[in-house]
Parts: sequence; C-alpha cells; structure tokens
Amino acid sequence: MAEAAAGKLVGRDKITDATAALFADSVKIPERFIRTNEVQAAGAVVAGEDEASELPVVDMARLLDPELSAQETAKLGSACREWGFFQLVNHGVEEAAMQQIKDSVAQFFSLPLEAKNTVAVRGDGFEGFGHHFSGGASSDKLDWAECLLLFTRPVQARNMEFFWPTNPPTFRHALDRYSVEIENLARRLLSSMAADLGVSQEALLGAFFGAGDGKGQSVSMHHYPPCRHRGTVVGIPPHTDTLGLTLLLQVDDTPGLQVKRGGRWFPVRPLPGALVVNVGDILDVLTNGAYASVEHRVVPDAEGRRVTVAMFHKARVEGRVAPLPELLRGGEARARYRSIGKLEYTKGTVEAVAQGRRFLDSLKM
Ligand SMILES: O=C(O)CCC(=O)C(=O)O
Ligand SMILES: [Fe+2]
Repeated sequence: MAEAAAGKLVGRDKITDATAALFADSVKIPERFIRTNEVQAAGAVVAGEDEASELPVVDMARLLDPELSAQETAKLGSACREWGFFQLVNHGVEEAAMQQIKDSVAQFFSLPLEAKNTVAVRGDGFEGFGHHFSGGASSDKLDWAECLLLFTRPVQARNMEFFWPTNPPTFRHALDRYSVEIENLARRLLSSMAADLGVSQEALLGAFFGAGDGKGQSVSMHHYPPCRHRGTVVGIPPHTDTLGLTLLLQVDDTPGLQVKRGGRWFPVRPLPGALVVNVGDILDVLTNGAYASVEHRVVPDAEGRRVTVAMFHKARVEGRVAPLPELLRGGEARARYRSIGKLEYTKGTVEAVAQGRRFLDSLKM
C-alpha cells in the first residue's frame, strides 16, 4: 500500500493477543476476518500451467551485458507496459545481505506478540508494527496479516527510537545493508527503464534519487500466517502501490501474490532467488501512462506462512508528481495525467485508500 502518512482516515491498529492467538490457530475465523465474497467477486484465478500465464522474467545480468542488453531492455519495457510486474533474476544483490534480511525478518515475526509490540504503531502514525491499513470508513474488515512498516532512506528519516526493532539483534544492520543494496539495484533498473522509454537517465534517476525533498525509500514487512480456511480471508486486498517502484523479496517459497491482468488473477510462482518488481502509481505518472501500475493482492496459503519484504521508492519532478517533461516534448505530446504537488498527492492518496478509491484515477486527463 505504501504511501499514506499519518491520517485519521486510515485505520492501522495495534495487534492484540486475540489476533495473535487467531493467527496461530485458525480453526474458527471471526466475522471481521471473513471476506469470502470479496475474494470471489474480485475475479477468477488463473490455474493454467502454460507459459502465457507466467509473469515475465527479466535478467539483470543480461541488461548489463552490452551484447544482450538491447534485447533484454525490450523485454523489461514490455513487462512494465503489459504486466506492470516481473520477476528479476541475477539481480546481483549480495547473497549474504539477502540471507541476513530474510533471517532477521523471519525471526522478528516469530517473536512473542509482546516483543513485537515494543515497536507498535503509535496513535494515528504510519510507521511501526500492526495491522495493515484498512479501508477506514468503508470497511471494518481486517487482513489476515501482520506488518512492520519503516522509513529507511534518507537515513535522517529513520525513526530508530520508536520503530526500528533491536530484537533480533541483527535486524537493524540487516535492514540498513539491504536498503542500500536495493537502492543501488533500483538505480540500475531505472537506467535500463530510461533506455527503454527513450528518456535521459538524469531525468528518470533524478526523479527518484536527485537532490530535493519528498523522495526516499520505505519498507513494509508482511507476515501472512497460514489459514486453513483458504479463500475466506484476505492477506492484502486488491491495490496498486501508490509510490514509484517496488522491489519485493519473498522470504519463503510460499505463494500468495496474485497480479491482475485482463480481469483475471495470475498467481506469482516465486522463482528461487528472484525479486518481484512492480511499477507503482508515481512511475505510471512519470512515464505518462507508458508503464502500468497494476492491481495485485495476497491470498494466504492453507499450509505455509508467507513472509515478504516490500521496498518502495518515491519519485518527484521538481517537488511534484507529474509526467517527465522529456516525454511531453515541450507540450507536443499530450499529458495523460495532470501534475500535482507532492503534499496534495500524499493527502489525496491517504483519503482515497481510506475510501477504497484509486487516487491515480482522479489525475487522469
Ligand atoms: O506481500 C506481498 O506479496 C505483497 C505486498 C504488497 O503488495 C505491498 O506491500 O504493497
Ligand atoms: Fe503492493
């Protein structure tokens, strides 16, 4: 879900003992978690094994190889245009950094509730351990998940005092290291995206990482416990990511993520060692609609827990959410989204999430 700042409109309560007990033993599901209609009404799940139903796979090593780069860049571009999602292999993230974040996050979620609640959400705040954002006024339902949300970059945005766990002891170091690795990988990917889009690297990378306020990286760590009544609960409801670029690490091989395409849900089969990358709303706007920010959801597994680490990157064009000027060629090309100030964007997004709307739709021209 990502964006949102503190806001009364959007629920994000502390996890209680009752919820924790329920997650540990899902024999009888209370009404607040039962969402069978939602799961079914949202569209059919594609069950086929054929290749056409698979998310595209992009190979970072090929993107960086001068001989293979052009072909792989085209593949990357088509994945971003048609699916808004792909699995990234040979991404070059240091193996040890990857293992350490996986272990640390898995250990955090295995702690007793009391320990996890030492970094619980506070008041109407955005960061910390707790439930997902729920649909505020429009729904009192809860997701079958627990989540730890933190700001990771810039480093000054980190709230070590209240929200960065010290248990397990490896956690802080692991997240710091992983956040650098992922930012570097995001830079490499965005360079290839710039080549595909025909814009300068300075323009696209500048929007994400150039000097200026309002940019940065945040992380949502999710734990979806198994639920033996699969199909009656929702791990995370259908949504698009409201920031720019998301890189998702699946700590275990448990499936659950589904991506919407042509009105149907395509389950993502985790490839060993791969990261899942997706286009968020801001990248959709930056590219003037060329890249698609696509709906996805998580349906918990009947047997295995699913733990994930989603890292989000914000982007701005001179403090605004707007199509890249290079793509509009000085007004020659039609803008498909109106430009909006960053604060207005954040506020609009929070309100829309609370009302179960998609803010991006209101920016379309
Ligand atoms: O946990 C997952 O597989 C997906 C998480 C997600 O969509 C999000 O954090 O926005
Ligand atoms: Fe998401």
